[in-house]
Order: sequence, then structure tokens, then C-alpha cells
Amino acid sequence: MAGSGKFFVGGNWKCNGTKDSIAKLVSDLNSASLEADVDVVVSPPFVYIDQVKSSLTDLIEISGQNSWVGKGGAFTGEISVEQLKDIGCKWVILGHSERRHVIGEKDEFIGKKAAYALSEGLGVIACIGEKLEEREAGKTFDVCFEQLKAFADAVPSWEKVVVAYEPVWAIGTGKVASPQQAQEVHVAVRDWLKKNVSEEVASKTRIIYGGSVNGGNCAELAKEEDIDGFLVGGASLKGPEFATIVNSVTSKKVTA
Ligand SMILES: O=C(CO)COP(=O)(O)O
Repeated sequence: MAGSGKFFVGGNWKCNGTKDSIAKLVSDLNSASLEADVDVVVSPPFVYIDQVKSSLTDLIEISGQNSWVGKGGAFTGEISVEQLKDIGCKWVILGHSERRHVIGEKDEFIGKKAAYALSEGLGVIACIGEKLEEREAGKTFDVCFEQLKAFADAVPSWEKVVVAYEPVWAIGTGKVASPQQAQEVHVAVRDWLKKNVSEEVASKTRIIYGGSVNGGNCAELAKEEDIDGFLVGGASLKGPEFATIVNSVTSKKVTA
């Protein structure tokens, strides 16, 4: 059973780019031919969102890479949901492994952020995923379910949530999960949603995969029934390769 709704491909640019490199990337994305039946989102660093919003085709939506947990105010260095909306964002990535494991964000805090962003009308790309040692210890599902539960405990609705399964060992390592490894976790996540949230949420929520997705491996991954799209890091910094990943939706159609 796959999530209903369009294939979803997000490009997480992380802390990369300059005004010039981003102008080039936007121009490449504007001239790329992208399958119409895909929700495409890019997530530039905050300081370039305005530049991207004013130059990128409206066919691609924009996401923040993080947001503050509540209304803005005296929170030095933070960016509020209201500001993301004001500048044209429709989405925010929350719970990314780099925020969890490098910055130290905790499940409950991330859940609160998700609830606040949703209450203000942003869509949330909710990231979960296990570390290598957790996978090796047979704890993949436990870790993913715990992270998922923190979102589930906090969010009022799943309508605008996309779950991104991003195994930490696959992020930026060139070591992509095999289609079977990803599919196995996506099925487990869907099953968890069915048991713990509702059958409807389980069947409607898109579960996308992230971790070393590139132009060469996307088609095989996209064929898996429960892989409803991708969250792409490094390869999203190259317009033509990102377009190939967006267009891997056609592999899904062939086998569907
Ligand atoms: O973290 C990721 C997307 O959010 C994945 O990064 P890479 O595609 O560079 O492995």
C-alpha cells in the first residue's frame, strides 16, 4: 500500500551555496522539464530564500530547513514560522538528523515545532531515521517508531505531513539504502501509523526516502511501492540531476 497523493521530491540544500551558485541552480531548475505529477519542493538556506522565491518557477514550492518552536520574539538566531510564511515558504523540514545529532534537538521539542508549524498552515517534512549502530543492534524500527511517536503525540492532523525516512548512515555517505531496506522501513512506518494513528492517515501519508539518493539510484528506489518520493541532499545542488530524480516518478508508473 502506497501513500495516496502525488510523488513528492524535496531538495534540501543544507548549508550550501552562494548568491551566484544559487542563481545558477535556480536557472537550471527553471529550464528543466519536470514531470507534472510530482510535488517538487526546494529548501534553500534561510538567507537565500527571498532570492529563490523571486526567481524560481512557481511550479516548485519552497521550504525552510528549520523553524522556531513557537511565535517569534526574543530568540536570537532563530527563524519563526510566521517569517517563513511571510517570505513565501509552504513547508518546513523538521527533525532532520543533522539537527537531531549535530545540534542536539530532542524528540519532544521537534514534535512541538511540528505542531506549531502545522497550526500556522505550513506543511511539515517530518524526518526520522536510525544511526548505523542502532541498525546493527537491530533497533531500526524501535528508533523510527519512537521518533514517529513524538510527532504523532504532538500534531493535530497529518494532512500536511510528509514523513521522510532518512537513515543516518546513508546521509551524505554515498551509501544508499537498498530499495528493499528502504521499502521494509516504509512498510513498517505505514503499519505503525495504521495501528497508532488511523488507517486513513496510514494510507494517505506520503513516506519519502532520503540518504545518498542520486540520478543513478532513484529509479530503482522509486519502483518500491511504499517509496512515495525522496528528500535529496547533495544531488539536489545540481539542477539536471535533481530533475532526473523528480522524473523518476515514471519508473513508479511503469510498474504500478
Ligand atoms: O539529508 C539528506 C536530505 O535531507 C540526504 O542527504 P544526501 O542526499 O546528501 O545524502
